[in-house]
Amino acid sequence: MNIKQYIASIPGFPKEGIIFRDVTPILKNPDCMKYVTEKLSAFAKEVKADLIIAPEARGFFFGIPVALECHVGFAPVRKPGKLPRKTMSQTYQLEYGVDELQMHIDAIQEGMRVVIIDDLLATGGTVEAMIKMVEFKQAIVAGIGFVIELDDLKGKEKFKDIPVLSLTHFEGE
Ligand SMILES: O=P(O)(O)OC[C@H]1O[C@H](OP(=O)(O)OP(=O)(O)O)[C@H](O)[C@@H]1O
Ligand SMILES: Nc1ncnc2[nH]cnc12
Repeated sequence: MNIKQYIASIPGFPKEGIIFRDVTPILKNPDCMKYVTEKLSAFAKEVKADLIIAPEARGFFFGIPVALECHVGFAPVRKPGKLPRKTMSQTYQLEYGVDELQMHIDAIQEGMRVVIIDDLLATGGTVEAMIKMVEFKQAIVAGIGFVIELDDLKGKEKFKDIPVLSLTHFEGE
């Protein structure tokens, strides 16, 4: 399956100079969604995941079906102030300024093999923050799976020693 035909490219969104890669056409097509879920799940099974984590909002689209398919748990990674119980936090660099992600402190147990799933890898800042939270809990990032990787931004260089699967690649932002 050529999943690129199910990714819409929108120049100038959300600002000038960005080509936004929109995965909502994948969600609309059950065959493509099944294909993406199976590919990412096969990878997560291969690296022996026992927990899937994904960041809001677009990471949830793919992280939850992958966790179901692998028959392992799922834990959400959220923007600050959204999770009701005790959390851990990690700040990360944006193009301009910083942002923060949070997880419930008890979402990850020591020694777990955690797989991170997200729709898209750009600079890698989001994933880097998630890696820090996994490692804070003395768990292992067993692998990282993306639907899309933006090659020119070289985000993958931020996590050289971890197995990465990207189902499709784009050049240019
Ligand atoms: O590799 P990075 O440079 O960190 O960028 C990638 C992240 O950016 C997007 O999420 P965004 O923060 O826009 O949130 P959203 O999913 O709620 O739209 C995307 O879904 C990734 O999570
Ligand atoms: N070009 C892009 N398209 C969609 N989401 C993004 N997140 C960061 N860069 C993006």
